[in-house]
Amino acid sequence: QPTTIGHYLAVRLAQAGVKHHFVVPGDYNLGLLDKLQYNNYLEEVNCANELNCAFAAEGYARANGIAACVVTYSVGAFTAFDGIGGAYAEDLPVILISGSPNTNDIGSSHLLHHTLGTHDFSYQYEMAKKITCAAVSIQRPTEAPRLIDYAIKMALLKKKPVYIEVPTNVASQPCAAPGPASLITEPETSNQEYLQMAVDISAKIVNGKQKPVLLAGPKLRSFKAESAFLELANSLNCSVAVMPNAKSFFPESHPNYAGIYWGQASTLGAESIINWSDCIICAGTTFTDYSSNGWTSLPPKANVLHVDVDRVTVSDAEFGGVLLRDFLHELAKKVKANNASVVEYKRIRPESLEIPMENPKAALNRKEIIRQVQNLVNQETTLFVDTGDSWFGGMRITLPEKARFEIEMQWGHIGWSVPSAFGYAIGAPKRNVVVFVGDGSFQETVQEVSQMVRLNLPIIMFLINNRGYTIEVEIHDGPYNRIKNWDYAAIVEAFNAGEGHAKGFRVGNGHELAEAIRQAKENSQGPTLIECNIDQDDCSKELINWGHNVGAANGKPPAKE
Ligand SMILES: C/C(NCc1cnc(C)nc1N)=C(/S)[C@H](O)COP(=O)(O)OP(=O)(O)O
Ligand SMILES: [Mg+2]
Repeated sequence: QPTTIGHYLAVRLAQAGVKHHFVVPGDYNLGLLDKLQYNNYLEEVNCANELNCAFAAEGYARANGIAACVVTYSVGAFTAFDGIGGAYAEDLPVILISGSPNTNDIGSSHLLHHTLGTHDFSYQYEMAKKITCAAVSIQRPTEAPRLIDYAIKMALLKKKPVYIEVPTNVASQPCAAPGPASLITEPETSNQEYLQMAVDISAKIVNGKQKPVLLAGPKLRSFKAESAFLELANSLNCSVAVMPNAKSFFPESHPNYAGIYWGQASTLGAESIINWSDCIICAGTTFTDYSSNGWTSLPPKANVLHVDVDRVTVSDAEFGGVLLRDFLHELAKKVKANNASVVEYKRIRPESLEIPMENPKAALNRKEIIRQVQNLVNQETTLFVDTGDSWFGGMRITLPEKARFEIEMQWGHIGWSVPSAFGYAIGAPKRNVVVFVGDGSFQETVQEVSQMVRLNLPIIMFLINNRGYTIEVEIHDGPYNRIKNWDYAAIVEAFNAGEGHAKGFRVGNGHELAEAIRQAKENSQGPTLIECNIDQDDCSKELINWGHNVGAANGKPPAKE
């Protein structure tokens, strides 16, 4: 039976796997929100602002594989764009839906609110094209099915955000009924001929090497290649290192796990085994200034076999149309076991340094926080680490089987972790969500703690209060890196407003921290924020080294004219 465009969109979102949509209402999208709500496919989740709305959707996509957020024109979409840029950078398919002016106003003499005060209403759609893999604007209702299907299909195929603009008078227009889900969920397949060629050539090379190893990259998760990577690790039986933004994408409990490869911030001797190898299979890896520790840790090119999301580069050949998970799965069948790197690793693996327990009454320090959080982490834990020394602290947490780790190293937006963890918790209600977030980061997106209160989400946040922007201090210091201190524990209480179950603690030593964690574990009805006060100079040496390397890279003078 005929339906409406809003209902069509709701069905397609549900068919794509969206169960919740994150929203900030505005008069350009209210009719659409009614339609999205008027069905039992989707549950509406309100956010305090559009940046957090987009980041909540990004976090939901980390848990659920796809997400949607709905905002109003310009004043909503513009800040959502910041979170959408992050979703693009992190390969997360977030569907950004924005209301927009009535189609009759386009080309008319009308000037409208929430616009630049001109007659041009196309600027938002033009901007959206730059930060999505597909952008559509439904100016003619009859085009809605085609445009909606195209955008959602692209999000699923490319694992990138898309943009759907819905003028305020379009959502309630009649529309053909949506077709089968397969029209939008058809997965991409590898070119079989090139796949076999790539696998045969690569297997010959790998089997001819003395000491191959594997390096896991951040794209393994979005492109659903973690299990194929594990298959290859098991059949090759070599050492496996992971990039810092691929932590937990290979189980750290696996006997062949060899740590995080991140230059001097590497763990467990990973850098030594990568440098020792004569064949590094880089699966879904990207090397940026941040993830290569300021260009100081790049695997020797001559030894690299690079497997990207849809192509394989090996010696001087490039095989396009070969999907990451297919290649890894097929290669696993063709390689011979070669545990030379495992034998070598046993020789070079550094002693795992147990962090000694601090005197419980001594002033709290970074290491004691890591030691106690280590004891909190279990198989159901997902640990979020925000941009800051939290990255380096989080890298030192050893993850038990099935524990997950979430980082935003490509976009690197401070404050991302609070709304992203909120959205993730909606998408993965059975996970124990734990957040490491710095004081500076927390100040960017604190509002979404109130939504955690509203939805009774037992997220535990360790707020590392070192009185300022310590990463920036190490990259390049100045008065601008000092920030106004807040009473963080009190803010969280304020979000309760007499009815919530949030708890806030300010801790200054190991004893107080242990007590706060004990209470946090008991608080199943709401978020718990533990403000950990540490000395502003108490940061990891890895951060200091990393900060100097990145600072040097930033400061490189322009090439000679
Ligand atoms: C200001 C900035 N980066 C610049 C920046 C500025 N604005 C946005 C949105 N994202 C960014 N990364 C960064 S890393 C601060 O040191 C973060 O401070 P905090 O959260 O307190 O963590 P640390 O103290 O451990 O560094
Ligand atoms: Mg700080």
